[in-house]
Amino acid sequence: MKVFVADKLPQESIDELGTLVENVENKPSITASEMDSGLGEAQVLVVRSTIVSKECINNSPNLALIVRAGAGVNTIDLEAASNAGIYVANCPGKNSIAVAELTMGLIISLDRRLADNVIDFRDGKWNKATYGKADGLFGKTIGIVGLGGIGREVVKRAKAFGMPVIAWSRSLTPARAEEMDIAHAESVEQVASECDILSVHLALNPETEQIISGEILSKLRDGALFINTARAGVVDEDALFEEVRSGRIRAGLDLLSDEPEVKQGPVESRFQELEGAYVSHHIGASTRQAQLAVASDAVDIIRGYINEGKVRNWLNRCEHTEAPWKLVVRHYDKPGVIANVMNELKKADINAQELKNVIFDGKKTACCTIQLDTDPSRQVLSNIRERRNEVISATLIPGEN
Ligand SMILES: NC(=O)c1ccc[n+]([C@@H]2O[C@H](COP(=O)([O-])OP(=O)(O)OC[C@H]3O[C@@H](n4cnc5c(N)ncnc54)[C@H](O)[C@@H]3O)[C@@H](O)[C@H]2O)c1
Ligand SMILES: O=C(O)[C@H](O)COP(=O)(O)O
Repeated sequence: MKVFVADKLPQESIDELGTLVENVENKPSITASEMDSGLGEAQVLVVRSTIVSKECINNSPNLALIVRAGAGVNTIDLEAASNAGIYVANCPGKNSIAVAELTMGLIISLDRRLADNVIDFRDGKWNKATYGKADGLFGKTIGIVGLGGIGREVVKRAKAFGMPVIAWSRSLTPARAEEMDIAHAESVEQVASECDILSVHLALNPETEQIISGEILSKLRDGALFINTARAGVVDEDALFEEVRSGRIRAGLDLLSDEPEVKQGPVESRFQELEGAYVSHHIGASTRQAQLAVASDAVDIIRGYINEGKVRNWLNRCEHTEAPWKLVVRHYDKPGVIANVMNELKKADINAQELKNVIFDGKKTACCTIQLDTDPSRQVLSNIRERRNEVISATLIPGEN
């Protein structure tokens, strides 16, 4: 088996991969366009932020698994992967602390204008007069949008700073908020209206794109801070630019829509002109601790795939099939029984969407649940039930949809 590594991983993890498979191709500096022509023999691809395009997927006939050594998968064409039957998995939670640390770092830096302090010092300027006017963070309300792994780590750190928390997350209930000792908001708008610092921690997908709209930003108080360590696409960047340019709010951003693809090189951005924007170089996950944790999780996912044929954190699995019917067949556990049931369904042109076979103790009998897109006729059911030396029972139940 060949594993292709298309981003920088710690050497320890590359070595560990080498103990699992015969061939590891380590190309940490490869670009997305270089990958478009395909990955040859590789069955497994490990990436960080390098874009995995539809072209790359369609030109890689041997690819079976893509592991995102990190959290966000918006850089991978999930639809193309699903259409090609390629598993996509990620490593959530392994870099949450690192991103939460950067979030707090950006907040403190903005409050004390640390970056400008340093720039002036290096420039031979001493300016306690200007930089000695910070507001302070104690008692300031932080608003958090998205209480996934990172959002929750930010809550812990904000509390340690004496900052009350108000949060919105799609599954946050008032009861859960009370348990977490934070205020529950009904909407993103409510968070923005009631906080001094707004920090967003959502995955980017079609539903969250520009969820921090111009209108949401306009709800922020004068002098508020906006922090984005999630993805550039979750905020209306034009509106953000205008709000920061006007001086009404300031922003700490780890991501920009036009950030360079390469890890080192020139950068040009309209945000460079803004005193109120502190931009870090998409380094949220880039601590050694986080990188080791993420890479070791990625290797573990590959190990599980090789040894057990199972993909942990499989993301592009259809959670709810639209199959309206379930056929539950209890049967004797011998060769050909399921094939014969499937053959009856095939003859009636009925498509099976998912199939699960579980064996009883003693390994003589089993139960097979098949999700169907159409309900089988009485005749089809009777054909299945008639195979008495194979089938114990066949029950049709309506699915959940
Ligand atoms: N700056 C960095 O280097 C860096 C590092 C890690 C993660 N990230 C970004 O941060 C994001 C969050 O990371 P995490 O580890 O907390 O992930 P997570 O999966 O634990 O949390 C994701 C959050 O997004 C919410 N969400 C997802 N889809 C949604 C939808 N359609 N509507 C409403 N809410 C939705 C979830 O409910 C959850 O609160 C990642 O997806 C990634 O884009 C950035
Ligand atoms: O989603 C993530 O995990 C981060 O954006 C990290 O990206 P990176 O692995 O390219 O640093």
